[in-house]
Amino acid sequence: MITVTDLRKVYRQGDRTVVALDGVSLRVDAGQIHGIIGHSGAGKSTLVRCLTLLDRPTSGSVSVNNKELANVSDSDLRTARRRIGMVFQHANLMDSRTTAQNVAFPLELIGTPKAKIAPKVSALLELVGLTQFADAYPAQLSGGQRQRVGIARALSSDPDVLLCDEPTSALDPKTTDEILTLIKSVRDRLNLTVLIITHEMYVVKQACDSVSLLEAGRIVEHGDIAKVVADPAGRLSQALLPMPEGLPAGVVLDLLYSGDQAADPVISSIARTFDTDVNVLAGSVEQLGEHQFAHLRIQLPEGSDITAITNHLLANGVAVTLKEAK
Ligand SMILES: Nc1ncnc2c1ncn2[C@@H]1O[C@H](COP(=O)(O)OP(=O)(O)OP(=O)(O)O)[C@@H](O)[C@H]1O
Repeated sequence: MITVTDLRKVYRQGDRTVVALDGVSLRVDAGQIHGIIGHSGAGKSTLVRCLTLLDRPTSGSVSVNNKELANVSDSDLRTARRRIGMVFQHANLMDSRTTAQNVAFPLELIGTPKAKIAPKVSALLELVGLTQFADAYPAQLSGGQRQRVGIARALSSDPDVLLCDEPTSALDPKTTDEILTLIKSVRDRLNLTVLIITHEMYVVKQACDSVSLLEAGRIVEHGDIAKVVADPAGRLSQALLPMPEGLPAGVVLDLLYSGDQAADPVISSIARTFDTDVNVLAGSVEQLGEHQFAHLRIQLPEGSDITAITNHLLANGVAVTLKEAK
């Protein structure tokens, strides 16, 4: 479990101050994958640096399994850092070391006896599916394989938390899926708490149980995927289940529904109950985590009884937004 409480980081540049983190709080339980999504300049890198203790927060606290990290003394920093394993955008491997030697490096640094390093490294390479590449050098590996080495190396110190900073931003779509699948599988096998910092909504869709939207150093929306998606006015919901820009004339409604209702014939129910035509303009059905969501944009004839139709849909668990052309 990782708990971040009221984290602030203020940089001073001459007489100018930059508030990079403005009271960030979050809690991620063991076994959960939490996405932190934000645009450039939102404070993602600063958050990573404060969580990994590369930078001291101005105030606030970070704890892993109820052990405070942010205020440890300099002499205890190295031990404290081991509780959070770090995966980078570019795996940052040492070119002169083989796969096995890269994974062994953090263990060597902390003085692990040689006899213990070899079995540990081979178990980690098996975990990430790289056993047959143990003796390969980074230049002989694909981007995805290098990222697998990076994940194995991050796990070598038996961390409680895996902090992944843009882990797939440099990868193609297929390799992105493979790395996200790997992160989910190591989470399952090791019951890790995982934080993924990303600017890609796709990563949140594919891998995360919960998400926070970081903007100008603040978390402006957060929650389980099912909760944030269910709020059609929310920015995360709109980004996770986007609708096309621009609206045609007429009565246009966006419908959002989840779970069991996703299989229900919502459209035919409107057509039957109100004896009306329903034109489907756009829509998607997505599996997000354990839940299925449908987002539909429909057009109804001019003069339709919007209030009655909306009430009918709401009574059936469908969130309705009346869209008006701007
Ligand atoms: N060392 C620093 N000194 C002064 N200001 C800084 C420093 N590091 C970051 N900032 C400022 O803090 C804010 C957040 O920056 P940060 O790099 O954390 O954002 P980010 O979300 O990681 O962006 P990107 O995705 O582009 O890396 C920005 O306004 C940035 O200019």
